[in-house]
Amino acid sequence: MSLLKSVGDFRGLYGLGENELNALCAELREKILEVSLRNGGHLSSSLGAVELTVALLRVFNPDADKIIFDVGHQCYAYKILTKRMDAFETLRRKGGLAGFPRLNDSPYDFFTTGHSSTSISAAAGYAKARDLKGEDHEVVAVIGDGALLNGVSFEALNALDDLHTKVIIILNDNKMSISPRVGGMAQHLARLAVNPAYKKLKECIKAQCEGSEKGQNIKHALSGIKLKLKSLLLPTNIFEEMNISYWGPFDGHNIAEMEKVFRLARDYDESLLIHVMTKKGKGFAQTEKYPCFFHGVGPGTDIDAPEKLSPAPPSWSGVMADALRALAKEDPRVIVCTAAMKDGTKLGAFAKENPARFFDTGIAEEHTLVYAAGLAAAGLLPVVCIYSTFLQRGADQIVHDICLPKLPVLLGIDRAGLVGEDGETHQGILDVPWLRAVPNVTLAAPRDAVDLRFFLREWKKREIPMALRYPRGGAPLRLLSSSGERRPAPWGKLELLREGSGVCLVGVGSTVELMLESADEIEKSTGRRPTVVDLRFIKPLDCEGLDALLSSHPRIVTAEESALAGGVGEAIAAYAKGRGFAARVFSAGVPDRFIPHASRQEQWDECGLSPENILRLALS
Ligand SMILES: Cc1ncc(C[n+]2csc(CCOP(=O)(O)OP(=O)(O)O)c2C)c(N)n1
Ligand SMILES: CC(=O)[C@@H](O)[C@H](O)COP(=O)(O)O
Ligand SMILES: [Mg+2]
Repeated sequence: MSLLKSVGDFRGLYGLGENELNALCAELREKILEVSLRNGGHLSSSLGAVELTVALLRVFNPDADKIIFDVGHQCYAYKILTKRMDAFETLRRKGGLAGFPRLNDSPYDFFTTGHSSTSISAAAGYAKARDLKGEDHEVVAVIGDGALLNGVSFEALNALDDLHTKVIIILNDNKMSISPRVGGMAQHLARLAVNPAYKKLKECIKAQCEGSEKGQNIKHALSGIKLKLKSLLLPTNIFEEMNISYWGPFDGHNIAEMEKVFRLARDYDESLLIHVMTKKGKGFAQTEKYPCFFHGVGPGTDIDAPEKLSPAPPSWSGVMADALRALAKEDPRVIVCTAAMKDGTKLGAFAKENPARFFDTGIAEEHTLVYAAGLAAAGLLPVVCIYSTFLQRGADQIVHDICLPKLPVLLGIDRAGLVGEDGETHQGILDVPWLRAVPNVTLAAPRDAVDLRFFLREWKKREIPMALRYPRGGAPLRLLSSSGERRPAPWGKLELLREGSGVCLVGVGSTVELMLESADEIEKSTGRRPTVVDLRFIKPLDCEGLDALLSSHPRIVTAEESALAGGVGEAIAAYAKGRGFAARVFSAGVPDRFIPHASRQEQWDECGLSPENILRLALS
């Protein structure tokens, strides 16, 4: 039997010696690698956090203590060791174990995560609740260096002093976000990691660990050490300045060292931050060499074929990135920004070609959008490529800083729609409903690369606030109209793709292809040819075009890769009613619930984005 099997869960860790622990970590890594390559998953971060997780689970007891992982993309060893070893085989599959922590999944998941930088606030909430309820347990936030450098984290750090509670923050520093981390705070962390005075402090804490006995006044001992270290010119430390004790840096792959420090932290009576250094992708040559590629992989990934070695298919992100490269060549005012998603948005080549006109701002969605607004106010033409789900963080900036003053910022809303295995936290299905309510924004969705390029060029000419939404996955290069030609239809207009009668199928963006396919099915089964339309503009709607459709078709069927509530179907139905048309509108799209992890195709089927359902809506 494997050591992992015989250990079972975290309770089995207590009796293990150093060699056994090392062997166990190797087995955990093999399991994480095998399942992540097969099912897809967040590999590099989970590989880097194996020893950290084992040390945490040997010191803290998740039956009482609360451990909160930030983002939650590094928690695979934790899932395995908290009674989910068999379920781990089903990771990210429909009906299987979620990729991120979920409050409803397990009593050992203490927070639902996926978006970054929530762990310190959540831990502060848990800690205050503990104090108010008179309970006695530890609260630990495990946060990466990328996630720490976000404003939400700093709001939480700022609050800790006033809360007079105790949170243990473990900073898991691998010097990486998805791509290399950025910014001045990142430099500060790097300086702390190498500063001799902090090395000295670390040695003192380790010595204290050796001699410490429960009940000893550790705070007093450490303040003595720090006083002595002042003479060594302890550099400014932002955490210490905020009254959060800083301990570190420690080796995040040395279980014995971490255990001692964590035990000392248990006995400490104030909030503190323990800085541990880890290697992203630790354990395998390929994952260590290509930590960005193996950050998150799709199902069936070959470990020997990282991105650099295998040609990527043309994705929507890639098509957008190429179009931006062309646009930037035409006009020096074009600037491109991304909030820590350079790889996902395929902006690497743009960044190389235009280093002075490209900004990776780190996980800082709010800042990025206001920064773009500033660039626009100063006369430039910024494009922000951002995932729909992360755009939610910047709703106010879009309303207040971009749309109210009508600044010419283009939002490239990537992953707009169902995203597959990342599940509920990452679905990009709310941008249409809330953007529809924002005045001054033009919201469009290209069905193919031709329209995407057309929308970009027109935005540059018109200099307006605009959002373009495109989904995860491959982009059709040319999706033809009935004439067989592919010249973009006029700005602001919907496009008639097939002329028919009775039923009009309205698609937008990724659902146009579905509507063309559905039209074939309808024609096959009824002999009647439906009309097919590409809506193109979600806001403002093409009223003239809609009037023509609504007056000539008794039944309209819409399909959108977006929430039905507040979506395109509702907009057309409301428009038809308001204008007194008798046409009835039937809609397919994402129902009013969070859609869990599954393949994107399974999620499309679950939401009725299938020819069978369109046929049903057309004929019912
Ligand atoms: C608000 C938000 N923006 C972006 C992301 C995408 N994202 C997930 S993990 C990650 C990098 C986090 O870096 P770090 O915290 O250092 O963890 P590491 O991946 O290095 O283990 C990013 C940008 C996210 N999950 N949430
Ligand atoms: C954890 C996280 O938020 C990202 O890593 C996300 O999983 C990226 O998804 P894509 O694979 O769509 O880039
Ligand atoms: Mg990191």
